[in-house]
Amino acid sequence: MSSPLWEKCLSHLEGDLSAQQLNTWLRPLQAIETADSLRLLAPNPYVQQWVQEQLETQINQLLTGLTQGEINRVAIEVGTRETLAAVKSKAVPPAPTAPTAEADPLPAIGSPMNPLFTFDSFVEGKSNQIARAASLHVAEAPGTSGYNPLFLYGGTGLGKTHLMLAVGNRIKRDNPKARVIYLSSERFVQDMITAIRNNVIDQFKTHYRSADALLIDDIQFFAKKERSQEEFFYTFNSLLEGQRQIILTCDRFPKEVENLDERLQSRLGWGLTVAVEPPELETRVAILIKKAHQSGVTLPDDVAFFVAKRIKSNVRDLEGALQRVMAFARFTNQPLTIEMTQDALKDLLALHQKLVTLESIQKTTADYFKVRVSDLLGKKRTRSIARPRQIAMALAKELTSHSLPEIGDGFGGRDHTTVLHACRKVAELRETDNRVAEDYRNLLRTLSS
Ligand SMILES: Nc1ncnc2c1ncn2[C@@H]1O[C@H](COP(=O)(O)OP(=O)(O)OP(=O)(O)O)[C@@H](O)[C@H]1O
Repeated sequence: MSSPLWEKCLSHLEGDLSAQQLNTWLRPLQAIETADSLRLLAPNPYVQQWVQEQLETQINQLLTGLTQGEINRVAIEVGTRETLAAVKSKAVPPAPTAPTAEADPLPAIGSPMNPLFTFDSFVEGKSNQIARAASLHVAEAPGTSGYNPLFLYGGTGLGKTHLMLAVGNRIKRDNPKARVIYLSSERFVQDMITAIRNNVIDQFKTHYRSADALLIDDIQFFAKKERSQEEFFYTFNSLLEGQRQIILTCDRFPKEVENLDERLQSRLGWGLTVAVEPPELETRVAILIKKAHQSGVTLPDDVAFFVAKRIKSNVRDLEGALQRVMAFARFTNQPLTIEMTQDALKDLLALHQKLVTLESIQKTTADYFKVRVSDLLGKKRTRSIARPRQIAMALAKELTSHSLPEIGDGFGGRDHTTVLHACRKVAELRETDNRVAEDYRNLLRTLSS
């Protein structure tokens, strides 16, 4: 029993979706069509949620158009024709249209994975090279690559989720039957609480422990959730023992997550822990050009450089700025030039420039290293003062548009060669000394947020 109306909708949707999306999300749906309704039955809440979030509005519009308004809403439910028939034959009321948190004793099963987060859409640069290579390696041999768990950490908006989902999407592409579960640690905690409340903790355990790959975002939210950590710890062990892949993201290094169980911390160290750093200028430019291209826009190099030089905080902010520039150009019907970009980003640029001044860098660095600003500007050469001073100068070079002589002036009238030396020294130490790399990253994050 097929639905001609749904077949027509599908042929319209086909043009907008990749073959993989069609196979993953739409082909498993069963359609039930009557004179005045269309119901789509999803095999599980995961597919239901994805279709509702990504396509419901579009399907409703298609239906309205195809039926001249006779049908204008689709119902997306969980179930199969067989289960519906069974329900009917027993003359019990039909299943509710969607399992609500109250009615459904089983916790939800992960969040939909954004299908656009792939390796192809990820721009590689020095800041993310190792993280990308490790992720690719894991995607090609999940569970057996030796990088298990893979722990990606770094500041907000730098592409950790993108990389993690690139792995998840690749695993699903190569093996559509693989059970890849993706969710945030907050969601894990909530699901666990729901499971305990509804007395289905065993199903909860079985569910997570049967994953081929478990991807958990933002594990810093596990802090202080002792019971959840314990449950996660057992899930974690059971998956590792079964050679299933685990990928975790976090906004900081595992040892810096306060109140994270020590056993868990030490297990995290069994795999590979890699940082995703803020992208350098060239990568920011490449990201802008690629994202614009994905939207069908050719971004001139000078405009890309103009934006990338000014928005340094993170990729999410960079994307936000690009969206604004493209929308401004479209609505005002202007070509993409630097003048137009300046106009489109006026308030945003003012905000970014205001945030990072030599003074704010000096104050933040002094606070971080527990020294005085006057020490950073003064003549003392002891290591405990000289190193923070060098780091502050390197940050000033990276985060402001001041020249080397201007930075030297701002640091107690130093020569520009001293600033240059500081920048080189810090760049070298960031490669060889984890502590310095970590300090620099933390400061960059604080100053850019
Ligand atoms: N190297 C990159 N190439 C292309 N897009 C990128 C890159 N890095 C980040 N992005 C994009 O930036 C946005 C933010 O990335 P993402 O959500 O992965 O950040 P995150 O590090 O997980 O941040 P948070 O910790 O706040 O969740 C996404 O749209 C992502 O596609």
